[in-house]
Amino acid sequence: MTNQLKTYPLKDWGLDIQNPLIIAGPCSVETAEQLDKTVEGLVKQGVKIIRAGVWKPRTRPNTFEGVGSIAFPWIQEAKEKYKVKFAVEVASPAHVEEALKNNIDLLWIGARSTANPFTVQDIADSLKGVDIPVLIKNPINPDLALWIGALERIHEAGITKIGAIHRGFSNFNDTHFRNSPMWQIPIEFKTRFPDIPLINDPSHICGKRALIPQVAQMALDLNFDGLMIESHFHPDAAWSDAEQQLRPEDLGLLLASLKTRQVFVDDPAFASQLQSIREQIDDTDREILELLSRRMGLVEKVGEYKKINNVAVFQIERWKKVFQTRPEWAIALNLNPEFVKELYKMIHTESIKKQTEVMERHLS
Ligand SMILES: O=C(O)C(=O)C[C@]1(C(=O)O)C=C[C@@H](O)C=C1
Repeated sequence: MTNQLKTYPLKDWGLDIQNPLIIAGPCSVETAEQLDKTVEGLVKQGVKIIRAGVWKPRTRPNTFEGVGSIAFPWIQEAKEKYKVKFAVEVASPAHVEEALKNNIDLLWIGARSTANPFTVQDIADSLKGVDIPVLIKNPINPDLALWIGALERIHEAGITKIGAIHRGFSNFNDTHFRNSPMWQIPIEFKTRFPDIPLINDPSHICGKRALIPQVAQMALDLNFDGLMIESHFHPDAAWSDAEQQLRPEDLGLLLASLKTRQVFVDDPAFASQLQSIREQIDDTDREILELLSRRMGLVEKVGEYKKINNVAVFQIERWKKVFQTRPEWAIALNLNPEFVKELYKMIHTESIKKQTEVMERHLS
């Protein structure tokens, strides 16, 4: 057992787990034939754990919400015929009970459920005394604390084989991805819980087949422990998520094309090169901070003048100019202008804070 949540690493989950862990299967189980054909195809590609949606939380009513419990005999048949394990999403104690009764090997909690602590607690209570791996998807909203809270609730119920699934976050404006990956959130998760397996779900992030390879590779580059990918033997005819499911053959090609990265290599030449570059990064960071400190000193000076002359802290025209020119300068310096915009939003917020302090100084 490792880390502050006392969970088992993937290799001790008692399953035949590949590295990276691959879980693939249909968004929803539809028919016995669809499940059989899909699992047959996936097994040929080396997949050992099948994901299968039995109950589907849909945003709008009167859409397909999963076939429900009639899927279990088909799942059982596929388990026996192809010697695979099955993972199913649960959203209520009734789902947990049904899944356990039907020999499901792994459970996962979906993004909408993770967002609701009452639901997570109900599921956790129903898992007391049970020894089954549970994977917890990030909540639909970008709230790391809520994600961690869900893990803690499941952990407090006595579950020790816990993993997290990064499936991206709901958004209003992102037209590229179905769910924005917001990589900084899983990175922060991994930093805080390095021993909890973290799996990426490129299907729900991308929403479109064509984007999946790029996101899956990014996840492996960031040292994720595995991938959960939707696959259907005939995606265009799928009853749900048709655009993001891959044919088993295409999943096989994708898996073959992905490059897995090592955490580190024990090579003295690499280690010394890395150390030398890291020292240069340290020096550069020190310079960046010295420059930032110089800028803040100037901002404070402006604040003093504003105070003497009774001028407002927030200067919209000047700020517009700063906000327009810095990304332009950034392009010339081969920097991403979007990154520089975000950086300057933070710098400006800090400037305003500093000058407000100057204004309020000696007032009391
Ligand atoms: O130019 C000013 O008036 C400043 O106080 C500097 C500064 C900045 O950080 O660049 C800070 C606050 C203003 O809203 C605009 C610009």
